[in-house]
Amino acid sequence: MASSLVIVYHRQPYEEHSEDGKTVLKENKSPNGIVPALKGFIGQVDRASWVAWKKSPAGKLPKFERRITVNDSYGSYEVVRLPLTPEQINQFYHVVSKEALWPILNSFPSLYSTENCQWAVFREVNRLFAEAACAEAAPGAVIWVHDYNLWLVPGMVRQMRPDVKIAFFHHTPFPAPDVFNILPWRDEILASLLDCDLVGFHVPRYARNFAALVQSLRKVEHLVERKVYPELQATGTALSEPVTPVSITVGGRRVRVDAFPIGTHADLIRSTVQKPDNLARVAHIRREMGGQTVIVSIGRVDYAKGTREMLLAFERLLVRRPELHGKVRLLVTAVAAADGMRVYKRAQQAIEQLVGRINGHHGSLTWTPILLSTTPLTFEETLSYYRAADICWITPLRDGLNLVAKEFIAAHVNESGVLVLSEFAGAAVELQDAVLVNPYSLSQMDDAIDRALDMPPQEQRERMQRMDALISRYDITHWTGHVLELFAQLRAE
Ligand SMILES: Nc1ncnc2c1ncn2[C@@H]1O[C@H](COP(=O)(O)OP(=O)(O)O[C@H]2O[C@H](CO)[C@@H](O)[C@H](O)[C@H]2O)[C@@H](O)[C@H]1O
Ligand SMILES: O=P(O)(O)OC[C@H](O)CO
Repeated sequence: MASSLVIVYHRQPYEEHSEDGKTVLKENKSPNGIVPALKGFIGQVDRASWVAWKKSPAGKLPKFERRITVNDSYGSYEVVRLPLTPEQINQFYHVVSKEALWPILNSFPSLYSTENCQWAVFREVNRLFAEAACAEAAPGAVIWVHDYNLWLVPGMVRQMRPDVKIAFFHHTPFPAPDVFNILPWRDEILASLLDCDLVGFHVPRYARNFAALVQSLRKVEHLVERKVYPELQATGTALSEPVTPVSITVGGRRVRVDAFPIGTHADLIRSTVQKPDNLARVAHIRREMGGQTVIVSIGRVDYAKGTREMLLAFERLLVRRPELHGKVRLLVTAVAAADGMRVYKRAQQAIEQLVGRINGHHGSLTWTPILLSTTPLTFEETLSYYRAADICWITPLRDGLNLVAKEFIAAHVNESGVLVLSEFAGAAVELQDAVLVNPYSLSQMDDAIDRALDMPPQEQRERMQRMDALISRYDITHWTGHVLELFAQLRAE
């Protein structure tokens, strides 16, 4: 099919399972924010296709279905699957992406390792994605590449298809040059990104870090910047920026740069959480909690998500305020990451041990302070826990944006509730009415959870209303419109 828009993201929108001899599509076991965002986007666009990988033990199996059509609540779209062997997946994703690139993106250089990396395999897999994207693209199409796993695709596509427009979106933070330049492959990655027509980020800080990287490695002829829109200024917080780059010209070639945070499905969340079944589940959860203050923290296992630091702060709370024993409960999800990554196994073990220690030390036969789930909830269950909670405690050490924060606000439908949010999550530059906190500071984390627990209901409602208005205005539909407008400008050039 010749698509006018080809989305290239390494994960498929759904996982395939075989049930009674039939193939059924299910949500990804390791949930992430990119998949719902791209489903929300692709469902609103005509003639779009999604290129992803699918494991295929020995290259292409005879019955390997390369192309499927997905019809879901978002719309109907084509998914083209690239057959990758387990060895390719391991190197491309588990090793190079997660052991080398992920720690650098999130500014954890002490966790960075290239010990097991085979960059040639990473490059080979990127080439397979580039070839599949070019085969999908109609003349003059837009090929929109997502996330760092596919950093080399733009440069390869530029060689293969000079007629197409190439856009890239970073769902992660983008680090300062002195961290990014640790990567031995920095020049190859940057050369590929400079072959894009548009490079996008969630917030201005990451766009400025990218511009600073270009200036550190290349001779920049023009750098055009503009003032940051008031909604994203957030002066005085860790990620605030007064200006953001609009374009960078290197070697006579101009690359547009954009900083525009993804929105959530605010209307879908509000309507779903208010369905009778979900309201009944919310009532059941509240009954189970027996009038205790409920704190929820939703996420997956990742050292960048700061779950360990949040649990330690909760432990200090129970020591500092013994009057809360039996009166507060922390519900945590830390969904096991995809198999095959040692660093994530260790992170999960640390979380499980910490929960065991805190429950063992502070709990009793009638009260368990922390409930932990390491398996994914359904979308409806997630929304019900957001709504049943009094506080949502989301304090990653680094996070490109964090859609959980926006989902919590949408699920509360303008009622009371408190969002405690890390200043180092991109969403913090939007959600100024959250209780913003520096998760690297123990005392600030302690003060933040105390403020959340002691916040008067009227102040809670006022803050939630302002944040609800913001996430409703800047939702996934708004983001889709913004991106499509940028693509229209690219096509007109
Ligand atoms: N236990 C559970 N059961 C079911 N669903 C669960 C779950 N725990 C989390 N989820 C879901 O997974 C998604 C998590 O999205 P986030 O944006 O918070 O982080 P993630 O790192 O996956 O996303 C990446 O992409 C997004 C979008 O660009 C960026 O916000 C982020 O910084 C970047 O790392 C949410 O939609 C949430 O509902
Ligand atoms: O490990 P993945 O592929 O689920 O992605 C993790 C983050 O969402 C990347 O931004």
